[in-house]
Amino acid sequence: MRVRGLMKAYENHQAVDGVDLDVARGEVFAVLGPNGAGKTTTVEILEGHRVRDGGEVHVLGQDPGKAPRTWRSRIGVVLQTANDAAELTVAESVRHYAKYYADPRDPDEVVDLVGLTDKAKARVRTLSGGQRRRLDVALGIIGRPELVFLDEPTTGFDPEARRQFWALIRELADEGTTILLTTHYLDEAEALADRVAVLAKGKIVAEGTPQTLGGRAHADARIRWADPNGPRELFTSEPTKVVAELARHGELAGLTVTRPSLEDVYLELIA
Ligand SMILES: Nc1ncnc2c1ncn2[C@@H]1O[C@H](COP(=O)(O)OP(=O)(O)OP(=O)(O)O)[C@@H](O)[C@H]1O
Repeated sequence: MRVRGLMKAYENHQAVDGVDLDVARGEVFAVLGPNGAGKTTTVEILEGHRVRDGGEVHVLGQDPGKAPRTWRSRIGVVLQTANDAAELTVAESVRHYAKYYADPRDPDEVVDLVGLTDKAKARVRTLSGGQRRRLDVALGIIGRPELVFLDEPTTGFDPEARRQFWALIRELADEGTTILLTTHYLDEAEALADRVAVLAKGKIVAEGTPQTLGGRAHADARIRWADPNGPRELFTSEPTKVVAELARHGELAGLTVTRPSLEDVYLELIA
């Protein structure tokens, strides 16, 4: 995927303001950003669901604005819950979507992969929010797409469901599927993404691996401990040396050594 100078305005609001992105085949790429940053707008342009005002976009070698149907069948789009098939069962709706593709996955396997085997015979309208979202993912991957777009995929999931969903994304990535996801969850980006970009007010303000974003890897470490006078804290680029020095005086109560979390870095970037 290659994006250069992407622009999109709504009335007089510049929602996407010169975005550049490169995502390699097989990569898991996360776009982070606060509400209204332009994530959904960007993703929908890349999917070919929204018309851009300017810039160059290539997705699987095509301009999404002009791409033929064959291109669309190579892409998995996980839409924000559609309510079209509420009376079908889970298994029926997955089988139904499979018919649209030349070489679909096995519907039963997909139901299993998204953890809905217990609900295979349940009607779609009876699913919980998180279960419905898993069905959306099942429908997005049934066609064996090369590239999957996931817009805030785990919003509304309980913690266990999120972990299961992450395992599913890793499986897809291991099979070589390219994945572009948007998320508000920093731990999700950290757990899944090879690279992340932070979008704020329509612009990319930082890009890198979760480990290095915003200079995180080189940031000073924070050392905290407690002495008889109360809690102590210092910042240093040489924590090993400092801790060794402090330890000469004996055990340090409540010792922790931390680097800025992805969340710390992110909050600073979007401030
Ligand atoms: N169809 C539309 N008409 C007018 N304004 C829109 C439309 N869609 C989005 N916007 C505006 O464009 C900006 C970017 O919206 P977008 O949905 O792309 O943000 P987002 O980063 O996905 O936000 P969120 O995290 O809340 O989903 C927002 O200010 C939003 O109000």
